[in-house]
Amino acid sequence: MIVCKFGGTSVASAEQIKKVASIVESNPARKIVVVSAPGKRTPDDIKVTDLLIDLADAALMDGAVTEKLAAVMARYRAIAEGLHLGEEICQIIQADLEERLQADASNVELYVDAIKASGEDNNAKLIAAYFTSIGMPARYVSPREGLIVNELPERTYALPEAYTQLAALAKTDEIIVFPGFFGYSASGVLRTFDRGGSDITGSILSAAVRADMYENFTDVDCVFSANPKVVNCPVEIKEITYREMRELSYAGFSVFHDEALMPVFKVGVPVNIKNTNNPSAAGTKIVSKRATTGRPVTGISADSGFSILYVSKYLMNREVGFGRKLLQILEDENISYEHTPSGLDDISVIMRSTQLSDEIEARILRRVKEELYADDVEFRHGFSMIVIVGEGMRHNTGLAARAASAISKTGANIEMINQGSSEVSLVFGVMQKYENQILQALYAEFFATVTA
Ligand SMILES: Nc1ncnc2c1ncn2[C@@H]1O[C@H](COP(=O)(O)OP(=O)(O)O)[C@@H](O)[C@H]1O
Ligand SMILES: N[C@@H](CC(=O)OP(=O)(O)O)C(=O)O
Repeated sequence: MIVCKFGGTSVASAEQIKKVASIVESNPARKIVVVSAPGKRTPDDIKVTDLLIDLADAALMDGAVTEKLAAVMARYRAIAEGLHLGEEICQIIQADLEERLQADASNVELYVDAIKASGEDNNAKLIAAYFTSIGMPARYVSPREGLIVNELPERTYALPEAYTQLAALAKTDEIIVFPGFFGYSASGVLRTFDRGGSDITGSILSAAVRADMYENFTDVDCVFSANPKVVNCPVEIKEITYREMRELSYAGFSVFHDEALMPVFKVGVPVNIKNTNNPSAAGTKIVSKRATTGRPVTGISADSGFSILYVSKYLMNREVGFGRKLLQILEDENISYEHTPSGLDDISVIMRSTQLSDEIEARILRRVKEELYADDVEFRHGFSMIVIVGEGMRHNTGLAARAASAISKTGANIEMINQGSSEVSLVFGVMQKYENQILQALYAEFFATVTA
């Protein structure tokens, strides 16, 4: 059995959904189809998920939702008309949205989640109706039927019992169309995953039914060794390990969500990233072990939006528990961190800037000074992380020096270097404004002179 997930661009219009149907029909093993909400039809289009977030915000602010609701409905109506589905499905979707808008809004996060999730939920109903209408018997299955997630306040993840319950979907004659991006807690509360989280749903289902393959359909032929929007014609990656992909998708390889790797990795289901617009291309396989390519570096990614908390204190290295107390202060603010490079008398904690605000920063700075008696403490903002990844890096000396030299030629200062203990990645912290230049320079250093 194959579980296939179609991303927002693959289900953005009637034309795209027709391609999805012919891909599913062409292989009878494709029995479970996970769908996103309609995404962008052109680069400057707006994803339905973003329209829905706007709609929820309007409902919470002043209740003036008419225009925003019409914008969402226009997207579904255009799709339904293009697929000759008639008015009934539009009425179902409109009624569903109105019901969600009327729901209790005392918990804002859950209220917004329910409206956001309607994007995938209604699209799954529509696509199941379309498949059936063209002679491909299909059934919409709600995440209520087993995708059990944790309760608030932690971020959303699937509970172990979800895998047991969803395993039952393996026995199906019809094609199952399952909405991505959300699940229900044991108490019946709808919760969404992070943005891009339909990849996670596909991975959970693939692991639950022990699929032979998890196919993730998107709008590029494969995963490239660098973001194709920044590097001109980057090398195509034919095979990549779970570990390499995890490191790359953490920082910038937006083609596959980093949280989507663990469920399939645990049970060894291979992933194939493929293109809805060119399904005969082989795509990229994510596997446990891959053949060597003769090249130490598999990919280079970059992501912006990082802040650094810099703390210095003389003799910090002799003070038992300093690191723990510092991280406890961050935990009290519900902040996760990415890296903690340190010296004898100083430590830097690198985190995503979206978790910070002026008040949070002020509280942290005050506590670090008053409770840890730090000599110096400050926040620095506007950093990017550049990540060089490759299973072959372990056996390759001088790689860090080559990377550092390539970066220095751009004029950028390296603010932080971190080599993961697994030695498959090397991370450089740099000022955000140099990000693209550095990515291009590193690509030239490690790929431009070598053929695939
Ligand atoms: N290294 C990379 N290889 C391929 N695509 C990448 C890479 N880095 C970023 N991308 C971007 O990821 C996009 C696909 O991911 P996404 O927008 O989530 O698609 P979908 O709508 O299918 O979920 C591509 O259009 C491409 O611009
Ligand atoms: N629609 C959601 C979930 C998702 O996975 O979408 P996409 O497949 O378009 O990345 C989002 O925009 O975040």
